[in-house]
Amino acid sequence: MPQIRLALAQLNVTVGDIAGNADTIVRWVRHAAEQGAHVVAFPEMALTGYPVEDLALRSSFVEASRTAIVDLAKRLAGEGHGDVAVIVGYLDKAEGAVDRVGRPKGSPYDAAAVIWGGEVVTRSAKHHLPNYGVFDEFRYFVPGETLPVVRIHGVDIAVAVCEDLWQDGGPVAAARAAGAGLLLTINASPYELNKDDSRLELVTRRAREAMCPLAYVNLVGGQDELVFDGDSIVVDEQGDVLARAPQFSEGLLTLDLDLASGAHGQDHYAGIRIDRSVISETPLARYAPVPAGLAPRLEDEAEIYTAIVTGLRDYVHKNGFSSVVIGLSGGIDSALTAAIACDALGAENVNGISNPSRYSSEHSKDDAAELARRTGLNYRVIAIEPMVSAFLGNVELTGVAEENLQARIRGMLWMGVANQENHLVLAAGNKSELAVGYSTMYGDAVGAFAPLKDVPKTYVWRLARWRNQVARDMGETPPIPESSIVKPPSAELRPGQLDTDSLPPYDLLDDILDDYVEQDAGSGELIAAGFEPALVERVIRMVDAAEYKRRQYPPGPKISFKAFGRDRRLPITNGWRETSPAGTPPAAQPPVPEKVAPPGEAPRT
Ligand SMILES: Nc1ncnc2c1ncn2[C@@H]1O[C@H](COP(=O)(O)OP(=O)(O)OC[C@H]2O[C@@H]([n+]3cccc(C(=O)O)c3)[C@H](O)[C@@H]2O)[C@@H](O)[C@H]1O
Ligand SMILES: Nc1ncnc2c1ncn2[C@@H]1O[C@H](COP(=O)(O)OP(=O)(O)OP(=O)(O)O)[C@@H](O)[C@H]1O
Ligand SMILES: NC(=O)CC[C@H](N)C(=O)O
Repeated sequence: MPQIRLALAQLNVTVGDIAGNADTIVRWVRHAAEQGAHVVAFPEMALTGYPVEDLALRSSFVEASRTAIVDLAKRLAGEGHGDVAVIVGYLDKAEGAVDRVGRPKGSPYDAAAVIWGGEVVTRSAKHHLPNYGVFDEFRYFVPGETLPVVRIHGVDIAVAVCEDLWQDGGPVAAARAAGAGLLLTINASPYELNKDDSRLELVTRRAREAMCPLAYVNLVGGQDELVFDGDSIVVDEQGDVLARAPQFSEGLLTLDLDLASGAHGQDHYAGIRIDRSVISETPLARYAPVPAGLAPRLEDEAEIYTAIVTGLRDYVHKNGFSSVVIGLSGGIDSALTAAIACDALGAENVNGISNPSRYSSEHSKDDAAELARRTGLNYRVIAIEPMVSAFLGNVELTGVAEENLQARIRGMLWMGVANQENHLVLAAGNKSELAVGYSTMYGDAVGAFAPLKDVPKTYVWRLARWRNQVARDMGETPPIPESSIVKPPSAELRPGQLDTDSLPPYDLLDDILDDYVEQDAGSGELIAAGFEPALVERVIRMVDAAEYKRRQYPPGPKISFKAFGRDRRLPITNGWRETSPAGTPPAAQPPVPEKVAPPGEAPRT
């Protein structure tokens, strides 16, 4: 059987930075060539970054990507790597009349190029376009209709792109019909909890269907609300794992494969044309294989924590910043956010500000200072009382408006410091609070990035305990003071305030939210699941009424199946009331605004 040394380049690129990404690709090809790789594969859209969103609709960007792939081929050959076959994802456009979804010629392609000998040997495009969850690919791309099969050192390698694996039929079945010796898939598959398990199950099943080994290479790194976890895998034709890359870190997964010799199979399969090309017919002389790596899996808490650290670090760095500001209340949310920020950016780049008010307890101030001491972050105290008094001396605010004023003055202070000292502000809110609108607009909801945005409150405690345990296991000081973990949560906006004055206990709240938000269950289903009808109604009312706050909340990393943001899109102005057990809306209509007469006109009666 012919042998091939394959390197999967699990790399972190930046959306839009085509020149920088091309440099990164060249660096990794050099590295792979040093390891003796014959084939190097890069993830989906490695040249442009993923997802490029509406950049795909800009012809200047599409053309830049098309030019860059040709330049990359020349540059690699110029550096002496023309004999390495390089597979790269990039953005291209449809040339022919492929327009089966009714879009004009020249529409964008989520493309794959095979580069060799200074040339782009073959180009193809993703066949199945995901259009659910965070994906909007029908907005951007037209589907590809070919499956490239390239003969390299006597082996037929078929190339497919990400979603091509997730949907039945199409490229996987076509690879089998074509008699491919290896199915190589290039991916940009964002992280969510348990995705690694579904991915493994998927590649196992698809390798068996394709009847050949399958290699899967994925991006790593953060891009706005998405985090890519890598987890590149190679399985044999039975689906048994041969090699697996570590989660969340850049690197090459290099291994030697014994693959079936190229044989002529079908040239068409179910509307997909098999596009064959030959780089080299002759198998390589046999050589001693290198051992393949099998990285251990992270436990759930480690996975989520690392995803958030990665998402935060890349958001800050890729946007040209190096440091952040966080309001430290002594509570668990800001403490965990600060610990994450220290791990992501280094404590020297984290600025914690304690803003005590007249209602702040001694333990809040002590716990904030203790957190700073343990982590080594930069700490300062700015009391807000003089500003609150000055404000109230000029505008009369009472009740919740007065309470929220404290949060708003804090938010303004953090933004002021960030603006002055060139930091980004981190919002410390978690998914449970965001769900029910338990935060102050333009107060604690200000910020550039919200690391805990997709973490339910019950999981905030779990992550905090887990992070402290990791420190203990390593003989280090746990970053989060124990009292921040065990104290009852309070916004401290009025004397003795507790979150449970306004909200159900968090374990109960998170259970309901899991059904309502993640599973899209209606009130009837929630009540049938055993939740008390009045509580279901109350929680649903809070969640629905807070849509406007979520739309204005900073971005944060997706770690769950359904994160707020692109994953869950609901109208803000919304007359649907999900309150009756049967799931039918009650007769009551949304409030009709009072008629206001235009200036100068008497009200009509
Ligand atoms: N559909 C809509 N579209 C756009 N804006 C809309 C709106 N509906 C109301 N609004 C505006 O929003 C205002 C209400 O929002 P906002 O001013 O934020 O205030 P609000 O939601 O009334 O109060 C904030 C709540 O969050 C709690 N809190 C605050 C701070 C921290 C924490 C914590 O524990 O972390 C909790 C606080 O105790 C209070 O219960 C309305 O007065 C109105 O101006
Ligand atoms: N005294 C304070 N000094 C600085 N920041 C504060 C202070 N109080 C609140 N904050 C900020 O506002 C956010 C909202 O916190 P709040 O205490 O109102 O409720 P919380 O959701 O329980 O958060 P935490 O667990 O961090 O206390 C905090 O995470 C923190 O960033
Ligand atoms: N880029 C893609 O096509 C990703 C879609 C795929 N279902 C995934 O999440 O991995």
